[in-house]
Amino acid sequence: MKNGNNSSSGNSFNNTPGRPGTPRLPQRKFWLIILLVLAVNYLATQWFLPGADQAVPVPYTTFKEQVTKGNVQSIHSQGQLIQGQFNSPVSLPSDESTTRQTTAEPPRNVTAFSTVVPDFADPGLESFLANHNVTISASPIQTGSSLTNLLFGFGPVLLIIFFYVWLYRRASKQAGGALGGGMFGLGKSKARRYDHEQDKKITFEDVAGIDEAENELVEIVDFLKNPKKYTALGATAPRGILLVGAPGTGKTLLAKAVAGEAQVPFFSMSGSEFVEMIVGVGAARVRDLFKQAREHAPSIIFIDEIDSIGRARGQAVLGGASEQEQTLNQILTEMDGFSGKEEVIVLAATNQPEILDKALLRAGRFDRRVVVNLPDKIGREAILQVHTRNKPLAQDADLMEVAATTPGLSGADIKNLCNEAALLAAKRGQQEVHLKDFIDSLEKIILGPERPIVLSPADRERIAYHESGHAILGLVVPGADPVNRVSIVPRGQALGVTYQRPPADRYNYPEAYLRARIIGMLGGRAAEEIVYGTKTTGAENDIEQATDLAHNMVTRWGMSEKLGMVKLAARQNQYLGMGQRQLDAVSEQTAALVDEEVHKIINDSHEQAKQLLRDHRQQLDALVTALLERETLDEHEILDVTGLPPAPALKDLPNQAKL
Ligand SMILES: Nc1ncnc2c1ncn2[C@@H]1O[C@H](COP(=O)(O)OP(=O)(O)OP(=O)(O)O)[C@@H](O)[C@H]1O
Ligand SMILES: [Zn+2]
Repeated sequence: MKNGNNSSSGNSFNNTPGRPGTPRLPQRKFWLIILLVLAVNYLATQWFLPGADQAVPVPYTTFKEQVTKGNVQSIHSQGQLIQGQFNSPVSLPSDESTTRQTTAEPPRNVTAFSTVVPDFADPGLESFLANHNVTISASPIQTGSSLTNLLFGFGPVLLIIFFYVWLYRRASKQAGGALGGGMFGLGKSKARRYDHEQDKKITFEDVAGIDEAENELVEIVDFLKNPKKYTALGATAPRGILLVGAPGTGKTLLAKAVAGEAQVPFFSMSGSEFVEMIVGVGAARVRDLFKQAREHAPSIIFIDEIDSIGRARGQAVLGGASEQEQTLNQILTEMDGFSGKEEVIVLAATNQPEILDKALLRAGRFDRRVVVNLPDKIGREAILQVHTRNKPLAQDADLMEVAATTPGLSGADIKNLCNEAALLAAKRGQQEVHLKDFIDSLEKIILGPERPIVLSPADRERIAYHESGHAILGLVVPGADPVNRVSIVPRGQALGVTYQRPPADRYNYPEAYLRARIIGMLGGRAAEEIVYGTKTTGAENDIEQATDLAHNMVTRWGMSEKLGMVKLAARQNQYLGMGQRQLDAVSEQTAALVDEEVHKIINDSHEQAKQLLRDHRQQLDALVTALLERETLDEHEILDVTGLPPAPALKDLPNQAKL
């Protein structure tokens, strides 16, 4: 089962408007240069070794024949090679005259010839030639002027050097950076500067649904606008502000909005861009980045993904350790170097604040922390409004309704959703975006696009039972989140989906609710078991989620009577969602007890799931029949087909009765 508690998908936002022109060797130009070098090489050869090419190779025997006839005027010997002139042209059949030309050609008349003296050639060759009045000259094997030698010697080396430069540039281009000044620009920061005249100005208008974070930054904007107001009172500006939040919650957007509101230049760079393979480069880039920002003060520096360099020292990933530490040290040095009157403010973003080096968080550095939360329902509606500004919405496209259906989505996800909905509307040939377009796109965003796989009727039925199992339990277990969609269309990893969403955003989860969820999660397998009596692999994801939840109940939330309120596992990264389940250091006995308690929760829930489904077998079958026919059912259709009322809310239960 997949349900509404989705994780936000990575944001694909990529706002890199016209980077300031950086000189780069285009590929075409590079090939032109290579061609030119080759041409020069060729011409030089032609120039310094004239005739080398006109000379027609002849067999040694032919050469001796001609000498005997007295037809050889002169020869020039270089090693084994003899080049020379015949007195009168010699007609050679084409196949003999040259080894290079194989096609039948008319006989050629040859005056300039060349031949190679075999190693075993007769020692009397010299007197033989002299007897036939041949002028003999010779040159050492290494010939040509020093310039030719230079060209021959260094040509290939030059080529190789060119090749490496080209490779290097290509690599750095692929790394996403524009290296100003080639090899020597390594230490230059690749910071992108956004100027508000050039780029569409981003202001707080464009940021919605994260008001608390926004409010904390309003003060910074004021400082950048009227620094005197603060410095006159002896107040120093905050130097570093750490924006902490899940991916896609709008941290980058906020930083840009601060710059946009304050009308100051914005220098942005991602932590991972600092760290190159060459040690020392990261630090140099940091220096350069801060230098640029100081030159343009008041200004804002934004370092995205600071965790990739700010990881606690000594704990860095193998390999990049010393480079990462140097880069981090440089950032610390630069920030300490601020006099306090400098109007440069450093914003940094991370979604793993707990792994940051403590030194980064000390006073005078990133001592302020602004938490950017996932938007709540009202926030989501506001973000939807921002991103549908330029889209024609149909009457029925109730953004409040869309917001209610999208718990857990980040700002970036919502932006994506708006775009997908508009695309879908266009694909459907509509003039306006309807509610249905949003709902249908949502499924694609959460689960991935439809997968065109062909399932056998038996498999389809099994999947229908699995999903219906989840759905029926979502209807009959008190406290379960309402089921608002069931589908057996394969998408992404899932072969089917039951989508449940809480009626309101939840911040605190009663135990009964968690148990209801576990029962629902196990409903897929339970349905398969009671109908077919056999098991398949289809419940892997359900089992994983249920186990995680049960484990958390026992080890973090004190929901096991046997273990009581003892913290047994570390809190998971709240911005990245579930991590590995891991116990704190506990005794073997306790660990065994944890396992036992987790098993108990799962087994009890499993039994209840099976019992409830047996009790509602009729409704289960009805839902399966409808699903096989229609593939996807929405909330109303589900209630209609099963004739069941929505699950009672927990508050209607006496004492949150144990399920
Ligand atoms: N609160 C919001 N209001 C309006 N739009 C938002 C909001 N949050 C995110 N977006 C949209 O999503 C895009 C991506 O968000 P942004 O890059 O700022 O997220 P981020 O938190 O920096 O993500 P990451 O941690 O992945 O870098 C923004 O450009 C914006 O269009
Ligand atoms: Zn399932």
